[in-house]
Amino acid sequence: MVEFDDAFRRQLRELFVWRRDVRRFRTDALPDGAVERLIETACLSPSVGLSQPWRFVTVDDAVRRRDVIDDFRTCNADALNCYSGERAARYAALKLSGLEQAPRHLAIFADKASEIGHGLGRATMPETTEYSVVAAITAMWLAARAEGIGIGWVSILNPERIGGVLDVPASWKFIAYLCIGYPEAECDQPELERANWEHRRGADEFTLRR
Ligand SMILES: Cc1cc2c(cc1C)N(C[C@H](O)[C@H](O)[C@H](O)COP(=O)(O)O)c1[nH]c(=O)[nH]c(=O)c1N2
Repeated sequence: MVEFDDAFRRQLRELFVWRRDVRRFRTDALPDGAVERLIETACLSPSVGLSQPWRFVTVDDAVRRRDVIDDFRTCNADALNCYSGERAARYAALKLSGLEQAPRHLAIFADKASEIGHGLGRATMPETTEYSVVAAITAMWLAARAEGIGIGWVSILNPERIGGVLDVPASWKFIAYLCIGYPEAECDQPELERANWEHRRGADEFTLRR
C-alpha cells in the first residue's frame, strides 16, 4: 500500500494553489512525449461506469490551428458585444487565450456513442459522460503544473465549427480546447482576479448545511 505523509499533503495543497489557467506561454517546445504522458495520467481519472469517454485530439497541423484561432477571434468578438460600458472595456482588455503562442494544442471530446461501461450510471444522468471528461481534464491540469507545464482552457469557440475543423466523429461532443506549454510566469492568483474581473471566494459562500 502507498501512504502519503504530511509533507506530501502540504505539497499537494501547494499544487492546487499554484495551478493556473495559463494564457501567456513561452514558445519553446515541450519535451518529446510530455503531452502523451499527461494524457496517460488523465486516463487514470474516474469515469462513469469506467466508460473512459475522453477522446484526445492533438492539433499540430498549421491550417487547422489557424482555423481554430480564427474561430476564437470570431467568438470573442461576439462575446465582447454582449457587454457594454465599463465591463466591455474591461473584457476587451483581457487576454483570454494563448492559442497563438502555445506550442501544443489539445482538443478534448466526450464520446457519447461509446458502449464502454455498458451504460452503467448513465441511464438517468447521461451528462455524466461529459462530467467524466471534465474530471480527466482537471487531473491533467494538475499533473501538468507538477511538471512546470501550463494549461489554458479555451471555451470561447463554436463547438460545431471545431468538430468540423478537426474532422471528428459526429458522436463526439466538444468539451475543451487546451493550450499547453511552459508559462511565461508562475502565480498563485487567477489572472482574472489580477485583472479585476472577478475574485476567488471562500468555500462558505458555496456551502449549504442541511
Ligand atoms: C470550463 C472552463 C472554461 C474556461 C475556463 C475554465 C474552465 C473550467 N477558463 C479559465 C478560467 O478563467 C480560470 O480557471 C479562472 O479564472 C480561475 O483561474 P485559475 O484557473 O485558478 O488560474 C478560461 N479562461 C480563458 O481565458 N478563456 C476561456 O475561454 C476559458 N474557458
